[in-house]
Amino acid sequence: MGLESVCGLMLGTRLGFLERCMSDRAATLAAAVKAHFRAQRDSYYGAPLWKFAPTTIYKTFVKSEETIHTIVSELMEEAKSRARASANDDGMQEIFLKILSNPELDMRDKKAAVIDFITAGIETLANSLVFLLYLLSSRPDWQQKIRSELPSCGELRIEDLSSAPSVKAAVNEAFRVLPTVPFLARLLETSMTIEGYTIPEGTFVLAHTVTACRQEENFWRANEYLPERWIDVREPHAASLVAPFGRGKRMCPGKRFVELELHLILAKILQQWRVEFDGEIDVQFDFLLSPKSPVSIRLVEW
Ligand code: HEM
Repeated sequence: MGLESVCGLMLGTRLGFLERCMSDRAATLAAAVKAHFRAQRDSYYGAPLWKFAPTTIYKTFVKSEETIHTIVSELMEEAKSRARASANDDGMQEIFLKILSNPELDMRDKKAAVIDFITAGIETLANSLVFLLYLLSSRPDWQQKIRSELPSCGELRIEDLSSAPSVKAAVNEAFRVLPTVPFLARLLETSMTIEGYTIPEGTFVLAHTVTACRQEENFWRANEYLPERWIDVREPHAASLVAPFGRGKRMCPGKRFVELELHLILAKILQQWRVEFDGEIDVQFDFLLSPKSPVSIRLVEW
């Protein structure tokens, strides 16, 4: 789903990745993105031998990067031909065209930008939706509340959600408890001192926001999934620690698209079905937080 929607956003068209049988190309791209994130995890956290010799991690990183580059290049070429053949019928294509027509970038940079957008949006979106539905399965009362705020039938539009604050609360709370990006990464441009520890300039720092979000000093009943905290605030409530899309000038450019998409998907699901899941999900750190194995969530008609 992440792949389909992000390609729709970037390339301005549906590519059929949600068909019952995923095409080989979609499966290869999704697998390469996963391998790429894992190789990043192992190169950040393991001994940095790859700096001295082409280790297995390094080779996996290069191979997955090449696969992603080849497939996204093909998709871009196809999208370009389509764009030439027909005037586009919606605004989505603008992003792709804007990047391609920027005279200040050479073709390699343009490709890299589109590739970055597509790879950054695939796993993140899919994991976030799975975590959201999983967490909500433990709160049938909140699902009922969301349903009661929605029109009972008809095609839902984003405007309908202005009178459904519990949708936003459910999503915010899922990002607090189980964000797919559990930290923010920065290379320090200047040295800084925090609580007596000096971190020199040039240090690569990972700020684990998820850890801060799970501390009782920062949130009331910090380890529980309680969407109500976003409607009736109970102290402590350090809302600024919830930064699933990062902060500042490197903040995720997909934020608004993703929020809109998650809010709408959740509302559309709960308009028709309640969400059930047995047991607990196993989460692993693939650089992103991801479900360890495929997750079967049940949608049961109300
Ligand atoms: C639930 C889905 C997503 C989450 C949680 C997420 C989260 C993030 C985070 C935390 C960052 C780093 C921000 C920082 O360091 O301050 C980031 C960067 C980025 N994201 Fe997302 N993202 C998501 C989906 C997307 C989508 C759909 C796209 C593309 C349409 C996208 C494109 C990017 C790009 C290009 C960057 C790099 C920005 C830069 O370095 O300047 N992301 N994202």
